[in-house]
Amino acid sequence: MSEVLLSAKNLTKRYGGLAAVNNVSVDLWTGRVHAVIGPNGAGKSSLTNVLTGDVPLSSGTVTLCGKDVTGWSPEKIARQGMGRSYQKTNIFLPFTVWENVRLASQSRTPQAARWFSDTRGNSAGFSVTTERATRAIELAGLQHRTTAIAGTISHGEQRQLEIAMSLATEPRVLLLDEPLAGMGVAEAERMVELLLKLKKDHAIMLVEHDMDAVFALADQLTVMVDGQVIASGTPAEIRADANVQAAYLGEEH
Ligand SMILES: Nc1ncnc2c1ncn2[C@@H]1O[C@H](COP(=O)(O)OP(=O)(O)OP(=O)(O)O)[C@@H](O)[C@H]1O
Repeated sequence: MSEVLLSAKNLTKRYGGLAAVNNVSVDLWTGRVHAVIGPNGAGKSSLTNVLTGDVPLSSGTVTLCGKDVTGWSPEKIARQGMGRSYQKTNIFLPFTVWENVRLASQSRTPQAARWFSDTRGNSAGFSVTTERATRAIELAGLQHRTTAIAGTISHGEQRQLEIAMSLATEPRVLLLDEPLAGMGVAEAERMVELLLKLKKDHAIMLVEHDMDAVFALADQLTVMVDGQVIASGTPAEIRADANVQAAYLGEEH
């Protein structure tokens, strides 16, 4: 059954006199993709950053999986069920795909379990960590690339790896920042398929410039311009919205 996993109310983020995010509210439901679109500088990354706790809010509240997480650290918010894919910045390029995902999975292992590791890394948490990593790699469709060095795999596979690393922490909410950026047609199609698979068990917020992908994936859209929401609704409602057409989409959708 679909439920609200993240509810953000009246979020504002100010940088000096500029409101990068200006009174924005967003709900994310399990089983749904909520796309956030808007021109460059609209505030999409700032919105993502305040939701993950990477950047402190000026005002507003965020409830995640039933808890008020406003003001929590990014690590605590992650443990409460938040996963985020960065644009490749998290990948250790000299490490294998497996090592990258295993490390991400380990970051979820409580500190106490790490204390009881022996020198080979065996511990109560070891098999759980390994199982989580294995599941994440399979879900992201990278099981045939586990031994490949991350720096040598294709751009599209690196984006899949980012998502696998995020899945290894077993998030319930996924914030995806331009997962299709720089992809060719075939890679983009594979990523859209992957995201459709992931949305069954996750609430997804998708920030993306590729409008074909956005309209293929989104159940709900929020359109931001200059920090503010100018429209929010279903894909059909957004396509028909005159303000959106004028501000962003042009004539093509
Ligand atoms: N750390 C910061 N300090 C000052 N201003 C910032 C900071 N981060 C973002 N901004 C400003 O906030 C506004 C929104 O930026 P943001 O990066 O959130 O937009 P965006 O919609 O993600 O853009 P893009 O699509 O280009 O990534 C911009 O005017 C930007 O210059």
